[in-house]
Amino acid sequence: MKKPIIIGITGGTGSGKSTVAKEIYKSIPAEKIAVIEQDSYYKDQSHLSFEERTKTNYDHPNAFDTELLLKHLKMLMNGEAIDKPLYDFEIHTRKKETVRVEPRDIIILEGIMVLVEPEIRELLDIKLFVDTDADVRIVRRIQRDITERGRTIDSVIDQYINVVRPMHMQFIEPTKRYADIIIPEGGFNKVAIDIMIAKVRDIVSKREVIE
Ligand SMILES: Nc1ncnc2c1ncn2[C@@H]1O[C@H](COP(=O)(O)OP(=O)(O)O)[C@@H](O)[C@H]1O
Ligand SMILES: O=c1ccn([C@@H]2O[C@H](COP(=O)(O)O)[C@@H](O)[C@H]2O)c(=O)[nH]1
Repeated sequence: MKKPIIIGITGGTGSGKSTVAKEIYKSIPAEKIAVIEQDSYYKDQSHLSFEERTKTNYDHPNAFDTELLLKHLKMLMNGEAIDKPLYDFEIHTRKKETVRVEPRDIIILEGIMVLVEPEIRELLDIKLFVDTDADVRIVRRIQRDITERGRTIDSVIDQYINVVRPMHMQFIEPTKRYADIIIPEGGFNKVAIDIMIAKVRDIVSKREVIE
């Protein structure tokens, strides 16, 4: 098998990263593409109490098990399947189950810090930064964290002001400079997504001709 093409999609919380990843995924036959969420590689915190886990800074590079993520990316590049961890945002730790991901021609790696670590960045063939204004992102985050992640409005606002925003400025925003393409307004930017889909289809069809 040829080395897969790895597409990194980053941007702040609520920018539309997973929506962009989903749109690209849906447009390519499932046996050709896989999505890896960096969120799945948040460190396991089952040794800590729930109270202690709520105090973790989840917007710092150290919150991620980058070693395992790198290992898994390299396995996929070598044509080996991985058992991707699953993360439970409601209880801030890894689930017991994992999910098997087979090697594919196209791997999408999506997450807030995929351009932060040089070792991950170097593995990416195409780097996208989804650039959405902070006011829009916080509104989306409030809606999502309350409906899907078991949070209260006060906890979302407190975490955003004290942790998410400053960490975004320090770690995420500066990685825009590494992006090949900056996509304004996230998941429903049809023109940008169509351009990406055309590019990915082109890569897949050229591989089919060569193989
Ligand atoms: N361009 C957009 N316009 C309106 N809503 C959007 C857009 N892109 C994404 N969304 C919505 O915003 C929320 C957050 O998007 P998501 O892709 O999960 O962000 P991220 O993965 O960056 O945190 C979702 O409910 C999604 O449907
Ligand atoms: O246990 C956790 C783990 C992460 N978070 C927050 O999640 C976002 C990243 O996810 P997006 O889907 O990109 O929004 C990050 O900003 C963390 O603050 C959490 O709250 N709890």
